[in-house]
Formats: sequence, structure tokens, C-alpha cells
Amino acid sequence: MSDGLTEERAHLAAARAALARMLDTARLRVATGAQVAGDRYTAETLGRMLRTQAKELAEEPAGPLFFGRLTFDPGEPRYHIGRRHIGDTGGQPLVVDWRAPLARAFYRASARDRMGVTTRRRYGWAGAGELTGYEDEHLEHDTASRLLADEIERPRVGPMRDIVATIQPEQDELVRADLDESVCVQGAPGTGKTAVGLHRAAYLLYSHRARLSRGGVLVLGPNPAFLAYISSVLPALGEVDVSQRTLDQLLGGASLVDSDESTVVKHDPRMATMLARALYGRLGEPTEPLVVPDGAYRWRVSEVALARLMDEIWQESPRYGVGRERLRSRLVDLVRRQAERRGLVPGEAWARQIGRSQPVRDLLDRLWPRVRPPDLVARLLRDPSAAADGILSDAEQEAIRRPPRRTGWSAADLVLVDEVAGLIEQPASFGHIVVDEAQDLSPMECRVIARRSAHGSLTVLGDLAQGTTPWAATSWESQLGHLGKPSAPVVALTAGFRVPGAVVTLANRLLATLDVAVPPTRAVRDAGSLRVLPSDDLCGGVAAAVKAALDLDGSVAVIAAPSAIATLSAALPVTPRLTVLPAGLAKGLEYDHVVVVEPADIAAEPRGPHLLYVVLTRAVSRLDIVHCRPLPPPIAG
Ligand SMILES: Nc1ncnc2c1ncn2[C@@H]1O[C@H](COP(=O)(O)OP(=O)(O)OP(=O)(O)O)[C@@H](O)[C@H]1O
Repeated sequence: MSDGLTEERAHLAAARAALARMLDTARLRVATGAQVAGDRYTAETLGRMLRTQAKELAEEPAGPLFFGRLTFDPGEPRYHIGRRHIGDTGGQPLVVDWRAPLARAFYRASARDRMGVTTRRRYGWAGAGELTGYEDEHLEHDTASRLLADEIERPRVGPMRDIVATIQPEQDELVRADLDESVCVQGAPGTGKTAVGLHRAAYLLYSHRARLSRGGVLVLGPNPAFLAYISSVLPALGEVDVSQRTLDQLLGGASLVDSDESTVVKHDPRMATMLARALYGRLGEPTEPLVVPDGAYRWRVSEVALARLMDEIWQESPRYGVGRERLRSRLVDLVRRQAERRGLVPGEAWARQIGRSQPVRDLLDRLWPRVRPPDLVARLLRDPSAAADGILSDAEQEAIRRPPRRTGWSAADLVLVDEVAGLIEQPASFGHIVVDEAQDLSPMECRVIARRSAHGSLTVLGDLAQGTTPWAATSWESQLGHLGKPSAPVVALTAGFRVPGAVVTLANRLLATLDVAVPPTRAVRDAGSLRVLPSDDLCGGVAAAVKAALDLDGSVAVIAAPSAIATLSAALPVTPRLTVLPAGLAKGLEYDHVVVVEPADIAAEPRGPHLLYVVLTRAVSRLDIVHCRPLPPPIAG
């Protein structure tokens, strides 16, 4: 064994011992509870962190504690870089957290700008955490790293893993963008958008923990399968306090499914105008003066003064709920001035009493009534005509009409309820929201997010070419407008880390026919295969392809049009390595081996060409296309 490797293994042993000490200390802190930890929340957080760390260690007792090392100019110490900081008893770092400012050079130093680095070392590990070797880059000229290439070529099994060891410079720039900066990443399939978003969340939590602990960080994904796939990345990076949800889960409780026509109308931004009209249509007009008995006095505010007051508040365009309280306090002010003119000196208790008096409450209920968002939406949907006049056509009004005795809500209804709630009161803002597959959000869904990031920032991730919803965005400019961050810069990622070169070439041919202008993918990976398999018997052809795929390593997916799923599932073996899924659920996921079934049927689905582009770009190593019908022209060879 080389001296270098012996030295590195000794460093690893020291780091393991130090980590064990740190864990003992943390365990003690949690055991001693609130007093030591400061407050209950901190104690709970620590407890959760500890449980996660302990779980990780139990699963990977001798896991890799560092993946890189930086040597700066002579005389400077060397720094090992890993997933979490490990310090010795004297406070010296044995491993520096990958998010620390110092570690930036690990990702960004190049022959052109060495950032003071003389050597960048990468480590090779065997499965059980055995340090097997390392590779040094001296940065005199840019060289391709074998360890980096191996990591990128590795077959995929199970859920998504972190990429801290191999973040690329253009990805790192996005990961380390400032908290106050919202960014939009237009990334071709497999360029690492999701990875970048998750690592950015972890980076921001490390750099701005106190600020973000107030609002929190939210990751929004397209569906529960996708969330399950990405769910272990942040905990593996030591971040357990990030909510990871779908938008439907955030709004909660949808129990109905709308017709397609109804859904499309409900997601249209004109609904926002209608809802505002319906809400502010609830304001009343003063028809009589306000009279407030107060001991020996009866204070009076004329209709004209009331109308002026309403108008004044309306001009200030406050949120509806704020407007109601503003009306109450200005009414009290008017009454107070009358009392002062009579020589009285009204205090705070008096003001509160007037504000809560029956005549003032009755007047408020008439002029600026309290509104429950679900009631307003149900009423509007039962009879859209008044609010929709001049906004929706008769057919559109009919599409959204709610039957009289219906209870429960669809996902689109809940977006409308949230819109009304947001007009009444500003919801709490997250410190940062990562929005994945953002091209698929409707304008109304974007507004849900905009409201929750009014005082925070966004990382918007997506690919216009992969838009498959009826309302999918065709430009980032308008989508960012709906998301409330119109001036966020749009950065393109084009280096594809997932899809093999041959598959990228095929998918790029389809890309050229889509109705969006986005840069094509450039494949980083050469290895991998593409097979086009014509067949007279679709099920038989798929079964044969699956059998061959299961003989190799890695995960396998069969992706088909929804109508074919039941038949295919019945014809294929049941094993945890095989997933059979409809094209619409493939977004964001990846498998080592993908069998795409009958592309012509997928292309015939709504937004079919975009859907086909998504499914063709899920394979890490091998893509089989099994078909009976002719292939759609762009991919027909
Ligand atoms: N720098 C990197 N080093 C190693 N692997 C990477 C790197 N960047 C991305 N990957 C891997 O490439 C694959 C695709 O990444 P990811 O899912 O984040 O891409 P995406 O742009 O979100 O794709 P899609 O558009 O299909 O949703 C993942 O397996 C990810 O781990």
C-alpha cells in the first residue's frame, strides 16, 4: 500500500473517532433536553438530526466521510471535504463541510483560475466505506478525472442520491447563488436540475440557518412518486427540516376529480380576476348613518362620510381582511374626533369598546362582511354568471358550474380557495422555495407559490420542452411573472448527466419539432445503448426486452401509454427491480434500463410529442423502443 493511502486511512480513522465523539456529545445534549439545547424547538431539531445521523451511521457504519481534498499554496494546511463538518477536540477541522466557503474551490478551481489550489484530490471508495484509492489533479491543465467519470457512469438503483462529490462548476454557481436571489434553471433532461435544487436548499440552510429557520424551506415536486424518489437526498446531507410536498399536498384535501374542460378553465388566470370581482362584490353601500350610543351621547357618522371612508380605503387597495379592520379603526377615529370636540378625552379602552360595539359590528358586516374562502368559491361556482360576465364565455361558465348539492373539492377548486384566502390575508412566506418541473404549473398554481414567497426567494427548475399539462408554459418570462419574480435570471444547463449519447441524439431530433425554443442536450455520457425493436406482438416483444434487461444490473422501467398499462402489467413479472408506469408519471424519474412501448400511442396522448420527449430521456444506460405501429416521424430514422 502506498504511504499516501496509509496516511489517508489514518486520517479517516481519526475522522471516524471524532465523529463518534461528536455524536456522543449530541446524544447527551438531547438526553439532557431543553435546558442544554436552549429551547424545545432546538432540542427537537437536534433530536431529529441525531436520529437521522444515528440511522445513517447504523446503515453505513463505516461510510465515506470525505470525498475530496484541497491543497492550497505551500505552507497552507490541507483540507478534506465531506458531507458534514467533523472537528477534533482542539476545534481543528478534520473534514470541512462541502458548503463552507473554502470548499467552493473544490468545485470551481480550474487550470484557468486555480483559486490558490495546487492539488485537488478525489477518493475512490468500495461499497462498505473502504478507502480504496485516490486521484490527484494538479490543475496545470484541465484533465478528465476517472473517478468523476466513474461516478457519472455508475448504474442507478433505488432512490436519487446526492451529487456532492461531483457537482460541476456551472451547477455550483447555481447551488451557491445568494439567498436573496431568485433563479430559474432551464435544463435539458438529466442536466441535474433537481440535483441542483436540492443541493441549493442544503447550501442555503447551511449559510443562512437562522434566517431560514423562521420561514423554512419548501421543495415542491410534481407527484408523490417523484417526491419518494428524491426524498432521501436532503436527509443524507444532514437537512431534515425541509418540507417536500406536491402543490396538492400543500393545499390539502382534494376529494373530487373535475372534467378536463372544467380543470382547464379553473386554472386560467382570468379566474383570479373573477375571484377578486366576486370578493370585492361583497362590499356594501352605506344607506343609513352609523349611530353609536355611548352613555349620555349618541355619536353619528353620516352615509356621505361612510361612503367617503369606504372609497378612501378602496383606493389604498389593502387585502380584504386588512380593509375590514381599517374601516373599523377609521370609524372609531371619526367617533373619537366627535367626542374630543365635546371636550372628552377618550382612551384606548374606550376606542376598543366603540370598535366592538353592536352598531359598528353590524355596519362592518353590511359594508365589509367577513368572507370564508370556501363559501365564496362554492357560491361562485354554483352560479358563475355575475362574476364571470365579460370574462368567461357561456361554455366556460357551464364547464365550471358546480352542482347544487356537491360537497368536497377538486385540486383545481383548492387553488381557487387559496386565491381567495390570499386576497383576504397574506399567507406566511417561506424563506426559500424550490419549485421543480415548474413548466407544468398553471398560472393559478404559480400564484399559490408567489403568495408564499412574497418575502422569500425561489429556485425555479424546469424544461419548457417537457411541458405536458394543458397549460404548460412556453416562455419563462411569463411563467416567472406569474411566480412573482419577473426579473429572476434564466440560466440554461445543457450538459446531460443521465442519458447516453445515442439516446440524446434521438431525443434531440424530437426536440426540434416541439413548439418551444430551448437549447438541445449535450451528452456527458458515452456508454449506453439504444435499440429499436419492431415487433408483431407488442406484449411478447416487451416481455422479451424486460427479460433481457433483468439479466443485467440496475433498475428497469416499462413506460407506455396509460391504456396499455393493465395488459402489460399482467404480462410482466412482479419484481422490485421492475416498474411499469404510464407515460404521464415518468417525469423527473430515471431508471438504468427503460423499455418505451409503442411511441406512436404515447405521441397521440394530449401534449404527446412533449410526453414522448420526457419518456425517451429517462434511461441512464439502455433504452429499448418496442413498437408494432410505425414510429412517429422525428424518431423514425
Ligand atoms: N454533477 C453531477 N455528477 C454526477 N451525477 C450527476 C451530476 N449532475 C446530475 N447528475 C445525475 O444525473 C441524473 C439526472 O439529474 P436530475 O434528475 O437532477 O436531472 P434533471 O435535469 O432534473 O432531469 P429531468 O429534466 O429529467 O427532471 C441524476 O442521476 C443525477 O444524480
